Amino acid sequence: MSSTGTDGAGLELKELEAGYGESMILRDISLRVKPGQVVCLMGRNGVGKTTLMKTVMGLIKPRRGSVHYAGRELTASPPDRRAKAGIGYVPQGRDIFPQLTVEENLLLGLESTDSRRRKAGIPESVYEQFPVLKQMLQRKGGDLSGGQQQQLAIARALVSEPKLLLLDEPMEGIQPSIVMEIERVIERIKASRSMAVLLVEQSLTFATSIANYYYVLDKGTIVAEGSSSALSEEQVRKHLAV
Ligand SMILES: Nc1ncnc2c1ncn2[C@@H]1O[C@H](COP(=O)(O)OP(=O)(O)OP(=O)(O)O)[C@@H](O)[C@H]1O
Repeated sequence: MSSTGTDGAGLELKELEAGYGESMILRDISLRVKPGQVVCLMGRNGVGKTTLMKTVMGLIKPRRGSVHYAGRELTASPPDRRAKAGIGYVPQGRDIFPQLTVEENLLLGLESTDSRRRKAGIPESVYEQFPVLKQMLQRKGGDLSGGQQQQLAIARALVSEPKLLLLDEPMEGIQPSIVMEIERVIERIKASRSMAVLLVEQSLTFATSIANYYYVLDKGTIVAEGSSSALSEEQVRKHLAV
């Protein structure tokens, strides 16, 4: 199997199958995210994008196939081990704690890290990315606007300084000015070359302007992939239009 072996860098999924109970959702998924790359996962509603993100994070156990990250096999590893290996996850739907303050929400991002990082506290770089949060540290998460909650959810994942960030539809349901702010954050992450990003995003503009590479999912399998600059309107019509 040396021809399908991992080269030790980035994320590599091989022939992954996963689902819920009896229902198989993902079939034969092979995908890579190289260090420093922004990779966009596209597809219509319900095709399995969130299921794929959860499988990468270890929230769903695959029935077949493998997950490697940074040269280590993580297929059977629980989510906390994956977090320690450098994978950060921002689930769909701004999953913050509304009753906790912004600062308490951010501190939760340190829970899955080692003691050295916990002692160091919230890195200043997080506030540089999201200055609005610094002004709101004592506010309850639930009192923030939708866009601010999304920024908090991303900031919480960045607190542990992951090397791979999984973002599930971060632009969904937020106003255009905040969409631009989140796009700028992803652009800065890309420019820093210190972190890779795998994100679920439907916007063709985003996929072609920021992402390096795209995958299109349909009914649980990858039906198209390529360099983002080559993503055409025709492919979008074929695979993504409702
Ligand atoms: N917890 C669950 N138990 C059983 N089936 C589920 C569960 N979560 C999702 N599914 C099913 O798995 C399939 C894929 O769902 P998934 O959320 O991964 O799709 P998606 O591409 O992320 O869609 P969306 O863009 O709407 O979030 C759907 O048919 C969905 O009904």
